[in-house]
Amino acid sequence: MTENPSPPLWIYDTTLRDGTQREGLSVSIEDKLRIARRLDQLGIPFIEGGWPGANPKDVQFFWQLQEDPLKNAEIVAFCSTRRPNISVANEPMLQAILAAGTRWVTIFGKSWDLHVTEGLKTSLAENLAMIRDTIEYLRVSGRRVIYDAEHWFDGYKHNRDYALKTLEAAATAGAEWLVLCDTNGGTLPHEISQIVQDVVKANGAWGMGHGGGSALDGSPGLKHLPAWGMERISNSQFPMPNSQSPIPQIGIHTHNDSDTAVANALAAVMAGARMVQGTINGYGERCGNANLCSLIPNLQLKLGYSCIEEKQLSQITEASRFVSEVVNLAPDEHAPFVGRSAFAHKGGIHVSAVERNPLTYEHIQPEQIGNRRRIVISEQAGLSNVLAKARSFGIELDKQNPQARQILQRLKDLESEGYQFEAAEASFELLMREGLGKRPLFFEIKGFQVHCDLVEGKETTSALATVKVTVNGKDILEAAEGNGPVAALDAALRKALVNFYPQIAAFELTDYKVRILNGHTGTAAKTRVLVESRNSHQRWTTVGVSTNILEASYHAVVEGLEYGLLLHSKAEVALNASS
Ligand SMILES: CC(=O)SCCNC(=O)CCNC(=O)[C@H](O)C(C)(C)COP(=O)(O)OP(=O)(O)OC[C@H]1O[C@@H](n2cnc3c(N)ncnc32)[C@H](O)[C@@H]1OP(=O)(O)O
Ligand SMILES: CC(=O)C(=O)O
Repeated sequence: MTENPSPPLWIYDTTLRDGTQREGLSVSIEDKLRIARRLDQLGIPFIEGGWPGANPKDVQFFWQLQEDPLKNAEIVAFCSTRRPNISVANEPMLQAILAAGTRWVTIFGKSWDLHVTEGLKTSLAENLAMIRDTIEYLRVSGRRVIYDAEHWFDGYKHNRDYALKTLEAAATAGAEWLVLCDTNGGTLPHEISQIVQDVVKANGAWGMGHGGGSALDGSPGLKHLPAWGMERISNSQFPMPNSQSPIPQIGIHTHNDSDTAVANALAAVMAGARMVQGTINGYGERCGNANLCSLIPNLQLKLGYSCIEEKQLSQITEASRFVSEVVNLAPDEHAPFVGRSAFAHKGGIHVSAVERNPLTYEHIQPEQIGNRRRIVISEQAGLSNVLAKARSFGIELDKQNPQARQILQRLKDLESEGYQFEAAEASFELLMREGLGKRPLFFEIKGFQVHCDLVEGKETTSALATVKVTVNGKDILEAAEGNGPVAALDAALRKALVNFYPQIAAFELTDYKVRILNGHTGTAAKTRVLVESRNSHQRWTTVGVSTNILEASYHAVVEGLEYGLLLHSKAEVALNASS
């Protein structure tokens, strides 16, 4: 953390616009509203909501926010400049962006001469006029303007002078922010750094935006604006650091095609950019945009910028998971900062050191961003992993206790046979309790049989399982049917046990995963089965391994029921202790 905080930095979220350009991501209006309100709570100052006029959903989204606005954030509508050879007044897209009723609008325009002549099929002069006319029109209409310079870095590399003219056109027309976009995501951090520094210098030299005139093309700038337009602009309450300044500020918008979007945005900030655009979880066109869940912690915790409040920063992990839930994409478990594994320690050497001082293997404190440290148990473990896990299970275990090393050895032996405990911590707790003589005996299985019926021509297979179980010295024989052998076995076991343990009625088998471990040995291959179970408030996973898939499933299912009973008895003990 730096001693003297740097100047303010503005975060601009484009999850609802560029984020939705990701293949496979689609959101309803309700989803967009939920995300916008969550980002508002997170303290993001600018939230780009979409492109009104591009589709009915985005039009309605802005209407709904007019009815029930966000609490703090500025919702921003996005659009392109007017098309070539058409007047701003006749451009329906600009009428739509005005109808969105936002105080701020973002306009993107072309910086790269190739795009002007090949993409837009127009002249370089007309492109400058498109940028200028559009921004002036929006300013006259009372809007504050952010200008996104599309393909800025590629344009700059091919024709620096022309690229700078496009920015100057935007600045002199009244844009308050000039956002440099690495649209194709091909630029590397050292280039970003040099180019942003050059623009910051050129921007200072122009010094004529917001009512000045253009030295390059002699446009009148905003001096001719009607008084009502200027009044609405200056009445805006949004506390922009540069709202009274004649010089627009620089922003950055990066894409992740070179896997450097976050690094590029950081390089731009260090070179003078004061607005950072990105998306939650890095969603975006092709390989995505700069990930705000990494950028904000880096900017705030390492570079000392104040982007959102500390309390809000501690909610960023939850916000990341909320957004992935709403857009229906599985969260990236290995995402930096907010991923489930971001602070998971597996290697014994790491765990041993982290237990002594977390700084040894953690770059920040996970709690600062609302994540948490996890110790993973596997064949890579050392004694420290076992002790840490024991603590998390509520078991006192001392390093000097020879049973601790025996448990570690048993863990390593079983993993070499194909078990995997990192995903099945419930089975590991049972194994540890076994080693310590603390595994309660809820029931004993004396035997089981499963019979499957596959009738030619019939669509479904039916299965019948019988189990013999002893509980408290009493033998029970039960049978149950299911649409497969594992379901039938699970049902028969529950039937046998539920009279003794009514809590079993609330257990549910929620997931069943099978992995063939050494497939090249054909039917002699081992099978690993992971079973996920849950009760009304917890989930747990158990594992079974065997050359017989049914036997592997049986072990995992039985341990699933046993662990559920263990959780219940632990909860009862805790309740009795507190009352
Ligand atoms: C870098 C970015 O991410 S920019 C945002 C990109 N996002 C999107 O494209 C999503 C929303 N887009 C859409 O819904 C549609 O593309 C629309 C409604 C905008 C346009 O649809 P259409 O009129 O059918 O045009 P189409 O999509 O085929 O082509 C884009 C048009 O925009 C023009 N255009 C592209 N950039 C600009 C610009 N900066 N200023 C003005 N016009 C532009 C193209 O030249 C082309 O015009 P043409 O059809 O007259 O040749
Ligand atoms: C504007 C934008 O999204 C881009 O240039 O990437």
